[in-house]
Amino acid sequence: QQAPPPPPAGMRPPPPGMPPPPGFPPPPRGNLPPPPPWAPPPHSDAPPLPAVSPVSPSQPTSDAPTNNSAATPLSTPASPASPVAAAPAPSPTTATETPQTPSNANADTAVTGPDKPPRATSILPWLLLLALAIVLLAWRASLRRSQQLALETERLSRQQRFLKSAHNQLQEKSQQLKKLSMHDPLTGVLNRQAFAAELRERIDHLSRYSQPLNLIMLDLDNFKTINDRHGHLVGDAALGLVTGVVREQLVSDDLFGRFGGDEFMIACAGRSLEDCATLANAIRTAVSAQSGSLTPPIPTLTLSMGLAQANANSGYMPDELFARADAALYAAKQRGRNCVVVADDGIPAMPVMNVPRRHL
Ligand SMILES: Nc1nc2c(ncn2[C@@H]2O[C@H](COP(=O)(O)OP(=O)(O)OP(=O)(O)O)[C@@H](O)[C@H]2O)c(=O)[nH]1
Repeated sequence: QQAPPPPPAGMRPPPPGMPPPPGFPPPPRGNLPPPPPWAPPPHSDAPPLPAVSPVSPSQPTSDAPTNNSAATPLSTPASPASPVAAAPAPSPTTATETPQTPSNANADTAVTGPDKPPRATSILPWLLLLALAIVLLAWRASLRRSQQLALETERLSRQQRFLKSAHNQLQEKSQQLKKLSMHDPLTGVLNRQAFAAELRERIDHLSRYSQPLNLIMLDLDNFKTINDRHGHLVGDAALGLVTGVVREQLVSDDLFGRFGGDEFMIACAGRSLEDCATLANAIRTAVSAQSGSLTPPIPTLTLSMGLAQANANSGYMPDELFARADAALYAAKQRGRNCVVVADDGIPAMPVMNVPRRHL
């Protein structure tokens, strides 16, 4: 920085706020900030006034030249009214350094000077930075929370899919178990309990409309002999053949079940007794005709059947219907097997008396 010109000989720097005397060199503006817009324009005939020193007015300034030679020339101006005026004038060396200090002194006084506006413009950027940092932190926290929520949603979605799949599998297993519990494992037809439950429901429903329901009891003839002669596997095959033939003859609304051993039951709703007797005979004939298809062929494979009907006259009691059909079956056996007997008022009395009654 270029050294300011020395004051003329015999002249001292002006006190603060006082214009320098004519001929006094203006203080350099080297590092001084440009004057604020509100600052009055400098007089053309006087140098700009230096800023007020941060040194308190009450602070003695007599020793200022030795302690702070940089601020001395501006903060401790010699004044005739001040005791400082008695102080010796600064040496030429001090005077030479004096012009270098106003820049720092002015910078300090710009901050705390009572007659200067506050440095709002220098605080504003920091406030903006602080606000920006707060916004960034909030945004980052929000982003992190969003990511956590997305992960949680994905985890719950996976669990939901897993539970839905498990639920479907359980439902499937439940259906399989229900089917197993209702059907005969060998032939696949309804077992006795399922058939009886369904028969009771149908009888109850048909009784409201006075509609008939026919029940056929069928039994393989001399099945024990077939088993003994050909083995139980062949006997099983014979049971399968009978089951297939019956299924072919039935309509979808008919019920078919295995009572146990070599005994089966068929329930037909909405048909006359005669139609059902025709159906039973068709089944019997078909089994005889197909018995040669077994391995080995079993030409002795025949069926005996008993048929009974529940209607408005006979009443709609499942056990009584079953007993009459069973008695008719017994009568068919008594008549030489391989035949169908229809229960009527005369038939049930005798077989039921001789055969222990079985119930659905
Ligand atoms: N192969 C096989 N045999 C069975 C099964 N269930 C029962 N049986 C046999 O079926 C036979 C049934 O014989 P019964 O009904 O008592 O008499 P039947 O020999 O058929 O003589 P009738 O009925 O008087 O014509 C028995 O020998 C049982 O062991 C089965 O699931 N498979």
